Amino acid sequence: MEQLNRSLSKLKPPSTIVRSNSSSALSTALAVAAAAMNENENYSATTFFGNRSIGATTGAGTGTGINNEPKKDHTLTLEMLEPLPLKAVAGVKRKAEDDARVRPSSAATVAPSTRPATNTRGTIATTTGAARKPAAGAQRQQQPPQPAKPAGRTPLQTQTRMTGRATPAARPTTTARAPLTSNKTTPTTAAGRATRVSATTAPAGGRPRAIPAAKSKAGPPQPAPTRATTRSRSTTPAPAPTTHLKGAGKGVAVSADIELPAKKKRAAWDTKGRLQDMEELTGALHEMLNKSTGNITEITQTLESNANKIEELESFRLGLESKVVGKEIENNDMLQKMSTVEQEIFILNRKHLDNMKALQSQQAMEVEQEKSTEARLQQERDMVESNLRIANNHLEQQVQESANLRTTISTQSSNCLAFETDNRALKLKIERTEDNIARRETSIEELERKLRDSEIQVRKRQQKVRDEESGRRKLYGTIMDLKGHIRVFCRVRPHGPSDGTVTSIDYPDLEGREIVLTPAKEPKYPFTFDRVFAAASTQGDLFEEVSQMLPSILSGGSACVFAYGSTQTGKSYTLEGSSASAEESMGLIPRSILQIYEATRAPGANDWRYTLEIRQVGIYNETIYDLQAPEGSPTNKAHEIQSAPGGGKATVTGINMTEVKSAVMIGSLLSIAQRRQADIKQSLKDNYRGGHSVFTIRVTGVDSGTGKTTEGSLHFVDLVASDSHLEATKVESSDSNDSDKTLPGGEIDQSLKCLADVFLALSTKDSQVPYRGSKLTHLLQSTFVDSSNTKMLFVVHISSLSVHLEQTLRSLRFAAKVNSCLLPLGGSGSLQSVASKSSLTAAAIAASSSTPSSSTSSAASSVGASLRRTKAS
Ligand SMILES: Nc1ncnc2c1ncn2[C@@H]1O[C@H](COP(=O)(O)OP(=O)(O)OP(=O)(O)O)[C@@H](O)[C@H]1O
Repeated sequence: MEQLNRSLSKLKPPSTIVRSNSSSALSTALAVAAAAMNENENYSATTFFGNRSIGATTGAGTGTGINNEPKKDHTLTLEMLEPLPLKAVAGVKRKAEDDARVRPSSAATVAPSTRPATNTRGTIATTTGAARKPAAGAQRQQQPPQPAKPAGRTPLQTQTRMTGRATPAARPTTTARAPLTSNKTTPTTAAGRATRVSATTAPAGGRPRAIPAAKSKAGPPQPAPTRATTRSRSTTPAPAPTTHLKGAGKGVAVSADIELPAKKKRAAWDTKGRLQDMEELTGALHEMLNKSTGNITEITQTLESNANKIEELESFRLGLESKVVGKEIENNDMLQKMSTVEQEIFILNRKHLDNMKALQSQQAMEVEQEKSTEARLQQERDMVESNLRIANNHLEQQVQESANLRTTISTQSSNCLAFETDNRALKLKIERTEDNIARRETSIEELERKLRDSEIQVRKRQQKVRDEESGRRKLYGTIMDLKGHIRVFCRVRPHGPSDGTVTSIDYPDLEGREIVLTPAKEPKYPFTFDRVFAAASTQGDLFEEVSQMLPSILSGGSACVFAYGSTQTGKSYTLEGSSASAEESMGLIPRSILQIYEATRAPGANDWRYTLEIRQVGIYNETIYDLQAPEGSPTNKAHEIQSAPGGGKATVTGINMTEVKSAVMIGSLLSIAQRRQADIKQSLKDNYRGGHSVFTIRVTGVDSGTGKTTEGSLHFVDLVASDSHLEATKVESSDSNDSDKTLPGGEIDQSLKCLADVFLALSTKDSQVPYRGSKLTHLLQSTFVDSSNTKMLFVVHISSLSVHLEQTLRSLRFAAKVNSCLLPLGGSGSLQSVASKSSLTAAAIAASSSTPSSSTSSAASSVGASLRRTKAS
């Protein structure tokens, strides 16, 4: 069914043929065609069974349809392919008739007046029988069919369905075929076809003439608009003479208008009457026959002329059909082209979509770029606006300045006049001044000449000063040698009033070598040293003495500075300085390093290249610690001293020298040592008894020209007098009031005693110098061994507080003993005799070191002083 609908909807050529063996399909086709007639199309549908037309439906639309568009004509031919049962045929026929009845577009609803005058076929087709008749005939159609008996007449038993067409008659159409209308058993031809009767316009009284089926099968197109072709299948023989044949309108009118007189029925015995009636009837029949013969003749002529026309029309129709075929071929070509074009359109659409996608993505990218460009432009615009604002501000400022300048200019213009007046006066002055200058230039030249003479004299005097300085240095060296290789200084720590009672200290001599302690209610304690630094002395004052030793370090000599004293007397302050960054508080160590560092990098160093290295070790409980070890290193690492054979320079295992590459390293090196000392103190806890530290600076020089090398070293030794020693001294002093018996206790005091023994052994030229008596003397052995090339400075630090008096006296006495020692000069035996004259023995030193009496102390001092005097002489 759907396929059928598609066929109908697709196939819109004027002629459509549907072949099927299904009666319902054909019925549906008729229904579809009927529905289409309501629209803009006209359909004429004919159903064939074999060669038989079994039903026809005609849609005869008006000239215009929906939207006043002209209706298109279609002809639908339905053919039953298989033999159709008679019942089915009847069903198809009834369906077609029903459709025709129900369809409002049937000819009955279309007034003939609305049709073009040329179109009479539709009218004929839809009003078969009735339409051919005048109005009376139409009325008769609405009445039930009249039985033939009462009227004595039988209407022509032909039912014809004509094809109604809205097109001009010249348009080719299929021939309408008369359906099988008779349900009576009628004789048929041998081929089963009824005789086709073509009723056409005929003069009144004409009778229908049977024409050959072959001629009427293909109904020719009706060129004349008023012509109507009726093909009917005659199912009955010729009608009885009483039959009325009437055409409709201008159509066929076959009629025999002969009325038989009504006679009263005669009695059976009235034979004569009855015979008379028979004769009258015969005469009437003859008359009718004659008239009918004339009519037949006319009809025959008319049929013949119509047959000729039909033949012409047939040929015309064949021509049109060939055109139709040609048009169909063209149509198929066009359809093929259309499908090709549709494919191309599809491909183009796809390409168009691809292009659109590409364009959209490109457009999106361009939009993104536009956005970024816009953002950048916005930024630039903001920047430009800010610049503009700044420029405006500047402009306003400049406008303001300009106004100010104008004011200034006007002010200065008035001033200018005054200046010009002054200027003239000044010019006069200048002229006078120039005269003066000329005179003065003359005198300047004279002065310059005198100056040059003076400079020559100054240079001569400077040379003389340098010569004298050189001589002074030589003398100083000689004095240093004469002074001995060990000098003893005393430094007094300053105290404020809040620190406590201070012992009165006097410095009686002008040379600054004597110090006298005067405690309350006690005798005076005078001491003499190489130099005494009062409480008001500065770090710079002390460094003056040290700095004189440094040149010998660069040339390969050695020096050792001992800072001795009880706790809190300022040893660290002297050696390292205070934590304050003030330059004047810098200690001897940083000052020495700085000076050596600068000296080794001075341009005058010529070909000598120096390396400056340091090492700092601590000696606690006769154990050596690396005070420059990195932070976090174990504090219990064992280090041993290894001396080169013959008392060479000692090295400490596991401790390397650190090269000083810049002056700024010095501060950090010292702070590292301080932290390290605190760590060691914490790790030793109760076993901590104080300790000594030795800071060594090694200066290695290489003469790149000669390859000669030197190695000098400078040691700074922080010697601590232990508090236990002080406490022991106190106790023993209180018990026995004889502090001479008090000896230094513990390892610290042992090392101090050992140091004193070394000094004594050296001064007495004892062959057995107890270097290995302590780690300290062992470490400094090379310094003592090469005493001829070594300078020593022993600085005793004391506190002026009364509470520290005893310890102060003890320290002063120990320093006095050291001061009394004379280290032997290399190659010089001059002091040997002096030393022996001193009659100092180790026992004497030990005894004197613990003797607090002022007489002993002053004796020791006087011995030292006499020795120095001896040296000086
Ligand atoms: N000449 C001085 N001028 C100013 N302040 C000083 C002087 N000498 C010492 N001091 C101050 O005295 C305090 C103790 O000095 P320092 O620590 O040097 O003593 P110490 O002998 O090294 O002590 P310890 O043996 O316990 O280490 C420090 O605060 C230091 O600044």
